[in-house]
Amino acid sequence: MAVSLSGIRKTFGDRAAVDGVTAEIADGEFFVVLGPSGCGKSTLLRMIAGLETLDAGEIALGGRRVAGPGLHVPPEARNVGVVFQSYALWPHMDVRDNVAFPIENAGQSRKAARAGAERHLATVALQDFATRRPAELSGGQRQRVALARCLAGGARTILMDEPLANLDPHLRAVMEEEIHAFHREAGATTLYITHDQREAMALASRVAVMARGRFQQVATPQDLHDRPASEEVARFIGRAAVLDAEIDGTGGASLGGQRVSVTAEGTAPPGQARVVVRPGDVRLGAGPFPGRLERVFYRGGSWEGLAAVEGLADPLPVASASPLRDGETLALSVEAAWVLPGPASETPGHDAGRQASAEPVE
Ligand SMILES: Nc1ncnc2c1ncn2[C@@H]1O[C@H](COP(=O)(O)OP(=O)(O)OP(=O)(O)O)[C@@H](O)[C@H]1O
Repeated sequence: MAVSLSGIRKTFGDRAAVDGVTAEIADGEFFVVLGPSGCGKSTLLRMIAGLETLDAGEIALGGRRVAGPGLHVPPEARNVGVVFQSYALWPHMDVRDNVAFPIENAGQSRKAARAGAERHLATVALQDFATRRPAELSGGQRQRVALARCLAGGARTILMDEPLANLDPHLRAVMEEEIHAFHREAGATTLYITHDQREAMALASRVAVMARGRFQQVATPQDLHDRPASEEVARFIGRAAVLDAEIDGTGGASLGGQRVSVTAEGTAPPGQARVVVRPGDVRLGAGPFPGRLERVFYRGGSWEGLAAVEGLADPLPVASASPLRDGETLALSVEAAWVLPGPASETPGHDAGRQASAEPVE
């Protein structure tokens, strides 16, 4: 395992910022920690980097214990590269020397270091910018220099703390592609922290949804969306209605008096449950539910909205390739739903889920 986290905890005053996180991150994975502001993401990353001590638990990197009871390997001896929001490049050095620095520092000749730097600059497609100063680069280019410097430092594990947070939306999208390509090329295990769900879904091989210092679910982007483990995760990832239903034990459920086919982890036992309905589960134009559209907006190529249905506690999320209009009433049917694990009474209330759902995306 590239990164092993075992029950790690960090408390500031009487508040646990990280409250018992356990995870195994495989070699070469792109692992994203996604969560709202203040949930403990940066503290977690700082502990892995060695910039923060642990109150409990253990961390191993590449099979070597680096933090635990009585043990704290300093950051420079952990073989991890860290990319923060700010790029931390040396302003007086040109791009090539910024990247060559860690190689020279590791004992190689200046010539060898410069040759190595050229190679790493090619990985991030900046070979033509080698003699520029950081001040002469765009934000995205500086970010790429920071990535190249991480590679030059020989890091097998790269930690990124919201590296795109300071960039405008267009550049963010471009850099997302760059980081994706960089990961494919360099193959370094990457632990990436963000509060942006779209970014997480676009980049991750697996996502850990973090809230209140804990991992709530760790899964592929598709499983997080299609098979959320809790109401909180269902509302945090994508758009969803979370509704009461009566499971019939034969692959179906009664939802608002209508039969809907459902999927579940294993077989859902008959009885009351909470089910998740996504836009892809709702058919427009025919069906037993009259839905009054509200909050309709155009999202490049398709329309999205919410449809309030009498008798259903949550409006149904809808999407359509043809125009939708605020206030119109459409006939709807719910074609499928996902059954949340656990008895209905153990799932958090609507409000808990809504608070976490700061920026829903599809
Ligand atoms: N050095 C510190 N001293 C006291 N409290 C701290 C310290 N560092 C972090 N905290 C607290 O720990 C909690 C988690 O902070 P952390 O920075 O890890 O969150 P985050 O998820 O990275 O947030 P953001 O996305 O806003 O950066 C917060 O309540 C924060 O105020």
